[in-house]
Amino acid sequence: MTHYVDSEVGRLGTVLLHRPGPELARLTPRNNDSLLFDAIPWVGRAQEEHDAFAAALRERGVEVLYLANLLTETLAVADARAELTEQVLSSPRLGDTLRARVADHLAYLDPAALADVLIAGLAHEELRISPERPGGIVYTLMDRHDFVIEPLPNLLFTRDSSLWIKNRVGVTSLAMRARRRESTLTNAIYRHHPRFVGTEFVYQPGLEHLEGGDVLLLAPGVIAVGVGERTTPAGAERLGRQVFAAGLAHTILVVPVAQKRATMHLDTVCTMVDVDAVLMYPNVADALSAYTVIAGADGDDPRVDGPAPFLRAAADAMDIDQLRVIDTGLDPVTAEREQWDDGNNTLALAPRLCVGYERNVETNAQLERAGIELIPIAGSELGSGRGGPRCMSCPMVREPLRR
Ligand SMILES: NC(=[NH2+])NCCC[C@H](N)C(=O)O
Repeated sequence: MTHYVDSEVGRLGTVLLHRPGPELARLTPRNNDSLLFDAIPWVGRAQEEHDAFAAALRERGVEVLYLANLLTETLAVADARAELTEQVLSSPRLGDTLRARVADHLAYLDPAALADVLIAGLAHEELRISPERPGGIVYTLMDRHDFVIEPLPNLLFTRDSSLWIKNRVGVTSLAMRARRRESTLTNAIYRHHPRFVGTEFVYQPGLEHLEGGDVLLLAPGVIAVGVGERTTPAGAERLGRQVFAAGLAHTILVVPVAQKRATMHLDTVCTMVDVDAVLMYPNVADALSAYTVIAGADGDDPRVDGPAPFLRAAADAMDIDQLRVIDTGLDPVTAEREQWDDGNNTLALAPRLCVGYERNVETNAQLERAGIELIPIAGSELGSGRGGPRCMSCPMVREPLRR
């Protein structure tokens, strides 16, 4: 099985999604901010929206893999099960007594049930504590709203916890506490699931912070990396070194993005819709700059040039005259509203064909005027975590772009 991705727009063959489930039902007005959601989603409707998204992809011949299925299959491998169990038990929050109770609880779960717990977490009242097997001081002092194992409601955004560059997978190192454990799951899947045997890695968790939403494969050999709230300059540098060493790219564009919720990742302000066109948030388009990092010869340090305007630096690195820009929305206020609702965050299925949220009416009209076909999907509930079709997908196979 060959997984291969060298662009944002080559015809999509296989994609990793996560159908949201009980982990979304953990969100309450008490914890939604720390769990990185702006509202409390209606779980059933979010699932319907997500199913429609997956159906739209399948209808166009895309193979859809679900993270929970891969995880369940991975947990059938003894080493993977031991490793993932060990990882949740190692949390210093637990202490020895509670750790022993949780270990007992997990030991009896079959792979599917264990996958559920690793994704949806374990609530205080779900752990059966009896007088013979007490939970100790930690369990006693826990608030009944606390989680024994924290849920992962942002797993929905599969873009961020792993990424593919050509034939290598990168398991990322997520910045926010609420998301760190996500990459333990993707790491186990790629290391132990039979489908991925022999796959080489271009990034590993535990390295400098890097999230997939910040990584844009502008063209074969040219990668843009946003640095801001989620990916650090050190993460961008590390990715650069690793892709250069593996011969996966010759140029990295490091693009500073404002450290704000609305622009947490580069893909919240810019996504590609054609081999030479981006959909971009006009309120930042002209201000966005890039540093060009070019691979050194024979292990020399990479060369850093810039800053230069992002669009110029990108076109130069891609060796094209210019990168065409399609604006999000028309006037600044509509643009701001539609950027917030992930109008920028389209997923390309092929050059000039992409999926976007239907609610971003002006942006979608702009795309159509520019000759880009948009497949609209509903996202009233899915969008409450601030992520669109690109965030909710991790492409594993795209047809290579010929240059
Ligand atoms: N690639 C993206 N833009 N992902 C969006 C992730 C949204 C998620 N709630 C977070 O804050 O992390």
